[in-house]
Formats: sequence, structure tokens, C-alpha cells
Amino acid sequence: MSALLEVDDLRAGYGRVPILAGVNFDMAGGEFLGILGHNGMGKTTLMRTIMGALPTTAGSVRFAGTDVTKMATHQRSRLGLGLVPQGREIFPTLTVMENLRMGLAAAKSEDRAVMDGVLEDFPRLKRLLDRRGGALSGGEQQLLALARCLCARPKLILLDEPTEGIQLSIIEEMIETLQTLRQRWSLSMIIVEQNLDFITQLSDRVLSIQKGRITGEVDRAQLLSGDVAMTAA
Ligand SMILES: Nc1ncnc2c1ncn2[C@@H]1O[C@H](COP(=O)(O)OP(=O)(O)OP(=O)(O)O)[C@@H](O)[C@H]1O
Repeated sequence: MSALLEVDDLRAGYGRVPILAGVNFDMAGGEFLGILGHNGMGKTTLMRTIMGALPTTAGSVRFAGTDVTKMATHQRSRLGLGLVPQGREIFPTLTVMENLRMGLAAAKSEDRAVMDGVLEDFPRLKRLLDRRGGALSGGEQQLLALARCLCARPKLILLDEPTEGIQLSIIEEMIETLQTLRQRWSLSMIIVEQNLDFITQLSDRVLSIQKGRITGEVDRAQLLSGDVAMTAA
């Protein structure tokens, strides 16, 4: 099977400070790939560079057979890349419904059926449609950010530290939601995390990142056996 995403010697940074120091990995369509790393190792920088929010200084990103390295974020979105950013970035003064409409607008679609289809998998949000985003709990905001991203019908979602600051009960619900979405939407996902337990429950394979480089990889069998000494240690 040809790769859905091919990241080749990717380099990026802030001003003159290099952060990504040549990142290489591929992922297949339908795969859930974990990326594990401590604070400041370059996880968010990698997600933003793949999405085009940060310019690439060297190397390339191919998505679904197209070289997207020089494409703007909205062009990558249209090809099927979606980012759920760290910190969620929902609109606090807009209602849940209005936040979801923003997801539709990003996809240049007014299709209410798309939103209704997404809400089928988010019963908790369905009960909160008129509540302002800022009045949701952290976990509810995270579900909203994920649902908003889905309104643009992505093929690959980049999920940046979804469990950060979220209580355990919602983390469990999020795992169930992501597993359901995987089956119903034939999605692929990159899950960036520091939470090994969360990543283990969802990923087919986990890469570790340190100082802007991929430094190791474990597969699902190793994850389940607890043999993950190479990870974010
Ligand atoms: N806007 C920015 N300007 C300058 N340096 C930045 C900026 N954003 C991040 N950095 C630096 O880049 C490095 C990598 O940060 P990044 O956010 O990618 O790490 P991370 O692995 O996602 O960490 P965390 O888990 O804390 O979010 C860090 O040293 C950070 O201080």
C-alpha cells in the first residue's frame, strides 16, 4: 500500500532557531500513529509544519501522493489534512453550534447534513449546542475541537496533546469516541502526546521524538507488552 503521508528530512524552526532537525517517517492510510515526546521536543512544531502553519526550511511533506511542502494551510485542508491544535482553540464567545459552523465554513460547505453526521458521534455535544464554547469544560472543548475538525471531512487528523489538562473520565470517553470514528469514517490519525497510556490504547505504532528528531519506534505488540523503554524516557 502506498503511504498516505511521507515526511522526508523535514526541517523547520522559529526565526533562526532550528527545531525540527530532519524528521523522517511514513504512515499508511487508515493508520493511527502515536508520537510521544516530552515538553519542548518539537511535537507541536512538527504538527504545525505538516499542516503548513509554519514554513518548511528543508525537506518535504507528501500527502495522498501530492507534494504539499509549499502549499498554504487552507490548500492542505482541502486535500484532507486537519489539525486539532494543542489548547483546542475553539471560539469561546460562540456557541457549540456556531463553532461547528466554522468547521463547515473552513471546508467551504454549508451542508447541515455533514454537521448532523458528525454530531451522531458526539452525544455529549448534541446536548450542549446552544452553550458558549467558553462555558464548556476542558474535555468538552476538546471534543468540540475534534468535531469541528471533522466537519471539514478530513482524511488525516493531526491531534496535538488532546489529554492535556483533561479529567480522566473524559479521557476515557475520548478514547471510545476516537475508536468509533476510526471505524465509521475510515480516518487516519497522528496523535501527539505525553500520555503513554492514552497513546497505547489508540495507536498501531508509536514514534518517539527528541530534540526535533525521531529517535525510536515501537509497534502495537510491543506497546501492549509494555516494552516501551525507548519511548519518551
Ligand atoms: N513561537 C515560538 N517561537 C520561538 N520558539 C518556539 C515557539 N514555539 C515553540 N518554540 C520552541 O520550540 C521548541 C519546541 O517546541 P514545541 O512546542 O514544538 O514542543 P512540544 O514537544 O510540542 O512541547 P509541549 O509538549 O510543551 O507542547 C521549544 O524549545 C519551544 O520553546
